[in-house]
Amino acid sequence: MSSSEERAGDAASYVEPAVLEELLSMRSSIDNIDATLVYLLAERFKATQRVGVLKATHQLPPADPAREKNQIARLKRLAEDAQLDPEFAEKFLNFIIEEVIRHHQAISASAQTSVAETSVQNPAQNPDAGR
Ligand SMILES: O=C(O)C(=O)C[C@]1(C(=O)O)C=C[C@@H](O)C=C1
Repeated sequence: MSSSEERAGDAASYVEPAVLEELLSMRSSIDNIDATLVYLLAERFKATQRVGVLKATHQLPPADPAREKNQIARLKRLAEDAQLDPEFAEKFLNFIIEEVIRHHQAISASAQTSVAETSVQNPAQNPDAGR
C-alpha cells in the first residue's frame, strides 16, 4: 500500500476527490508532526533517564514537586501564547511526568537491590550487613 493510500484511510471510500486531496495534504503534515513528537519524546526520556540514575546514585527522591509546579506554570504560559489549550498542556505534561517518576522509582529500586546484593556477597563492604 502506498503512503498516500495509507493516509486516505476510511475517508477514501466516502470523500469526494478535491476534499480527499486536501485531507491527504493535511495528513502528510500530521505525519511529520507526529514523527517529530516521537523523536522529541525519545530525547526527553533519554535526558530524564540520566536524571533518574543521578537521583538514584545520590539518594535523591524520584519526584521534585517544586520543579514540576514551576515547569507546568511555564508551559501553561507558553501554551496560552501559542493558542494551545493550557489545561491540555498541563494534562499532557503531567502524563509524561508520571511516567518519568515511575521510571525513576524503578531505577532507584534496582539500584537498592544491587547495593543489597553486593553487601550480602561481600559483607566487608557494608559494616551494617547482617545486623
Ligand atoms: O527534573 C527532574 O528532577 C526530573 O526528574 C524530571 C521531571 C520531568 O519529567 O520534568 C520528572 C520528575 C520530577 O518530579 C520533576 C521533573
